[in-house]
Amino acid sequence: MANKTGKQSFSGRARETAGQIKRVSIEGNIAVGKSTFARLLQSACPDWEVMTEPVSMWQNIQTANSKDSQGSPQTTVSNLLQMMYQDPARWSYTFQTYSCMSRMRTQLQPPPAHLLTSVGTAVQVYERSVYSDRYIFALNMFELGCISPIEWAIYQDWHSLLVEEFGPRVELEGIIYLRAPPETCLKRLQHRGRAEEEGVKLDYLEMLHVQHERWLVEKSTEIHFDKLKNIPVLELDASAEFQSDPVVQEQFISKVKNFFSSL
Ligand SMILES: Nc1ncnc2c1ncn2[C@@H]1O[C@H](COP(=O)(O)OP(=O)(O)OP(=O)(O)O)[C@@H](O)[C@H]1O
Ligand SMILES: Nc1nc(=O)c2ncn([C@H]3C[C@H](O)[C@@H](CO)O3)c2[nH]1
Repeated sequence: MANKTGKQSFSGRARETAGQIKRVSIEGNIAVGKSTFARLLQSACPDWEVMTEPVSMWQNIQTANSKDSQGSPQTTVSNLLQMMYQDPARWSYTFQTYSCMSRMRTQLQPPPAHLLTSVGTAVQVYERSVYSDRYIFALNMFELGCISPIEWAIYQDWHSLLVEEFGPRVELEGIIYLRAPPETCLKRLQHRGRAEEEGVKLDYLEMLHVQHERWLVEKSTEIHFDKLKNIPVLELDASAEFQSDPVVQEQFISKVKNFFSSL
């Protein structure tokens, strides 16, 4: 599993532009098990390449803000994820600009060389996407009042511009929705114990759950990109023990294989 840049041969580029490499995102609530599921997919098939969510980038932003007594620049490391959780009204818009930019970068990376020559269904799998950035998190922060109406208007304006300009390069062919009750996600979140998430409460996970349901199940979220409106969604019951139960793992992999073949 990697976040890496691959070199392309001419035939690789041809294969990519011919749409033979499918692109799918894994979506779901915080701590539902996306990274765990992504590792499972990565180990299940060499034709699938998983790109992880760039959380460590959000936790380690280098800023050069002053000079020491010798005149050398002093760098500080800022944790934007922590800042966003501690003061969402101040930092949510900044967070969404950076999270969306980093997701855009991930989705724009060319496929690794080995996918270009694979004989099976080659798939690039992303942990979340530029679409959940907007239709789950940024929208939720706007509805919570942590992103102001003007920030929301600006976010949507540049988001639409970038997605339209990059066009097919950031499109997806499918979405896997890992679905579990918010209570299950809270238990997993607490068990994982990521320091920045200490203050996350059930009501926040409930709101994010509702956003996922509106977008991926009820389809009542207003979507601004034609291809995304009709995108196939594979829903998996993530309350099942897929982390360690080989039977559940096999069932999941089989459903995913069928889904990928259908795209
Ligand atoms: N099916 C499962 N059953 C029980 N525990 C699980 C399951 N899947 C994941 N976990 C545990 O739940 C915690 C969160 O899992 P993971 O980090 O994969 O979630 P995530 O969806 O990637 O989180 P985030 O939204 O923060 O990116 C971890 O401690 C993991 O071991
Ligand atoms: N506000 C906000 N906007 C996003 O686009 C976003 N994407 C992920 N996250 C939070 C969830 C996990 O704590 C942690 C890792 O997924 O980061 C986000 N938070």
